[in-house]
Amino acid sequence: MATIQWYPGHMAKAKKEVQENLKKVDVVIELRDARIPESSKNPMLEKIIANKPHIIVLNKVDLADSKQIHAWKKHLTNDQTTVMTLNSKQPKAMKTFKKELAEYTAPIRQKWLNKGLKHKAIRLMIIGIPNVGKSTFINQFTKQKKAAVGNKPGVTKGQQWIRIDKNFELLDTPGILWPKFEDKEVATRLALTGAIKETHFYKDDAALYALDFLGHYYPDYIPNQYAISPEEMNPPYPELLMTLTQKMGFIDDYEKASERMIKDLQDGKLGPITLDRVEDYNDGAMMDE
Ligand SMILES: Nc1nc2c(ncn2[C@@H]2O[C@H](COP(=O)(O)OP(=O)(O)OP(=O)(O)O)[C@@H](O)[C@H]2O)c(=O)[nH]1
Repeated sequence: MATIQWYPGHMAKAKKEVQENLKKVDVVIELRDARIPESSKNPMLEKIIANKPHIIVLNKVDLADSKQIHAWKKHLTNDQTTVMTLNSKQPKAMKTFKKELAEYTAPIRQKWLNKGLKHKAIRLMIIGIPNVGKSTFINQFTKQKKAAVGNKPGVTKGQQWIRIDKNFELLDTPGILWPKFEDKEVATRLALTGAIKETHFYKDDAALYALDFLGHYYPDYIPNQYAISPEEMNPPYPELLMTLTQKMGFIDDYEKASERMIKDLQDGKLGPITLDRVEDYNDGAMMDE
């Protein structure tokens, strides 16, 4: 669980570090949580990336709703941005990702060759909000390729380029940026996916939000997991939370029940979930299949 506290000074420093590193890379790989493709973005990253080739990786795809993932992929793709999906924990998925990356970067390499430049590795960096899976990604991506290229001039002290193969080098330190947590709904979705620590306030608030959300989009998840009848999966949700609290054996400790439910949701035990609904960001229409 991420414990980063974002203060204005800290945010300015993080932004500056990312901007410095961006100057040294050819392609930016931004990790987002596939369950919250909008809420897990940094509000100003697109601006600071400027015209760099940008790959959005919807990570933790194993925990998200596949129909929504498909639609989000289309929604986020544009001339400068390509979208890929990944389960960073799965070696096979990483292999496929590497193939897609090689295809995506082939035109960049070709452009260099056409200009008469000699072959060099494409430099990559990972960026993302806390807990989105940056370390897991880097570990899996660089598996058995731990040989660092060594400190090179211009790289922040302590950072190294890791040579993946003759075509790619990756900055070993990811860029960490903040999400748009001042928006209450975004903050709740971040808490429900484990991107920010749920405070005391968030626990029951987030649990009630989750019940309302699940009742609307995935009405069988709660009845299946906690053995209540489908008819009980209805508002008022504070009452439902009390029923669940008793079912879980917590008597009247609804905070404990909230915590359990949030953990089960975060771990994917309830089923695959997408909290950011593409139709809400897309003039109300679900995109074509
Ligand atoms: N199910 C699933 N879990 C993942 C995936 N990628 C990462 N995780 C889990 O997500 C949690 C956070 O992963 P990290 O790699 O530590 O995330 P990070 O972005 O480096 O986190 P910070 O250091 O807080 O910035 C861990 O429990 C990982 O096991 C994925 O694709 N699927």
